[in-house]
Amino acid sequence: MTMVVLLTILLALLIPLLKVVYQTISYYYLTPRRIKRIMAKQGVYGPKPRPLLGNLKDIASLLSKTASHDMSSINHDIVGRLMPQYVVWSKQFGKRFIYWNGCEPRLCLTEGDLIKEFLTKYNSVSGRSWQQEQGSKHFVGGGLLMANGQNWYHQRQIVAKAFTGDKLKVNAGYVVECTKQTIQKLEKEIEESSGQNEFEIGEYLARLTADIISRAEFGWSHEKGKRIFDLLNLLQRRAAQATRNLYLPGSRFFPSKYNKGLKALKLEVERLLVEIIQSHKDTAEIGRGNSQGNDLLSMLLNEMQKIRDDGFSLNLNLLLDECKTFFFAGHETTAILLTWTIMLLASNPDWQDKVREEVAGVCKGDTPSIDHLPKLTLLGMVINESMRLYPPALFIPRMAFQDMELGDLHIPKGLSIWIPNVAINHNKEIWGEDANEFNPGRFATRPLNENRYFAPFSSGPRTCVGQAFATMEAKIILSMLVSRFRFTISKNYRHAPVIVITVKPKYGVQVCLEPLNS
Ligand code: HEM
Repeated sequence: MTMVVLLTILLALLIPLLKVVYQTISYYYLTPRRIKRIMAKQGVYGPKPRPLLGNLKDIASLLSKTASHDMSSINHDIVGRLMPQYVVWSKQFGKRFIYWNGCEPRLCLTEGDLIKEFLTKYNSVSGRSWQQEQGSKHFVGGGLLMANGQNWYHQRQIVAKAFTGDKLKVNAGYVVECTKQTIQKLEKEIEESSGQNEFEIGEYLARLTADIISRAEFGWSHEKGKRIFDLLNLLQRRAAQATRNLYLPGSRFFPSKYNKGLKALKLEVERLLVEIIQSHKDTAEIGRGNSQGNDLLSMLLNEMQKIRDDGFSLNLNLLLDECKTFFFAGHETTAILLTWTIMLLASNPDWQDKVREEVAGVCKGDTPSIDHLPKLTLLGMVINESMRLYPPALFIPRMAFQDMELGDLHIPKGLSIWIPNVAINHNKEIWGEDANEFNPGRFATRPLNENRYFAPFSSGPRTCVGQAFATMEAKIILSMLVSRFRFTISKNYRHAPVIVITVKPKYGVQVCLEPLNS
């Protein structure tokens, strides 16, 4: 009898253990081998992966050669610098190739028709991979950016309400207000520094977009959210570094100093967020909030109280993840877009003048409003050209959760599809011989040629939820800035784009500002 009990206990312990062992072997060995075989049968090959590391070392070694020095001039031919592996492998294996991020196989896909089909038709059966989820677990957790399946569907429905047309109108007011403050700050600094008019403009734009998202979506003043903003930036960098170790089985469980530090930082951010959320609730209760329950945070708080019959519930952890997600996604990308656009306008004075003239003609000296924006077509073209040359989202990554047919390709479950925006946007076959030059005029003709895939905000149901917000914000900020200052690129500017999640100027963008008479 005792023997039977002992055996039962042993089995009960052994079965979950065996399951974990099988899953680990399957993840690190069996699935990659199966996918490699299936893709090879279809003529899709790639560089030879090393055990566990895949091609990570090859990528690091190529990057260390191309991205460690400055570019000799302001030259937009950046694909070889930022994605040397793409240049080497696409030459060697053709436009479709497969490479290995640790044990995760990734198919590099650049064909516009297949990308559109994949993002539209297969949205519900693709999503974030395990590696991506683990990499951002401590950063944005299960927020919308990283959610999958039914959770993604529910979360998207909830937050989409914060980005409708009427909300955009209210938010445009915050954008104008915050931009005025930044302009005043810049003017004051020029005045007080007796002629010193050089600024690293990226820093000001990052503060500005953080201020806007804080006020518009969370009802905080930037000062209140400033500590969170700084901690989140640090958390983002640490989480990106931690992702590099994920190829080691179980590395995320090691009680290393590094992992402990990451968790402590996450807890600190969340403690501050809880404080701010509580004060938002208190203000709402006594009816003193200026958002009047219309911002994203109010919507999320309302949702938490609802009992839903579809089984989905928004708990405090998810609320915190959603706050981190929107704080990050809602300012970083826009700040980067604005920074590169100012660099491009400062080094192309003819386009800067054209945009300034257009803004003067459309706004007639008034601050820009939402009704002016569709008329700012040249500015729209400049913004598109900036996102083409320096796409804030470098890649669109998605994993196939089931087998699927994509054009002539059979995509097996477990294969990640990587859409390299930056390589597509600089491809001469698509954009012509001047693909690496700044020429906003190329966006004047509509519709874009059929095979030109250009989707800086992605496409399909999982397209950027903040696209209209970001476009409105960028147009207002740029039109206000060009109306108040003339920009020239400083001799101290060093052109050195690097990848730190997005494409960033390594040393910032130094420009000289000449105030214009209003
Ligand atoms: C120039 C500015 C922006 C660019 C270029 C941009 C680009 C993108 C892209 C390409 C995606 C899809 C990512 C993927 O599928 O892997 C995305 C998703 C997302 N973006 Fe943006 N974005 C910008 C601004 C914003 C703003 C201002 C917000 C919020 C206020 C925002 C919130 C989000 C969120 C939450 C997602 C995830 C959507 C989902 O998975 O359903 N983004 N963005």
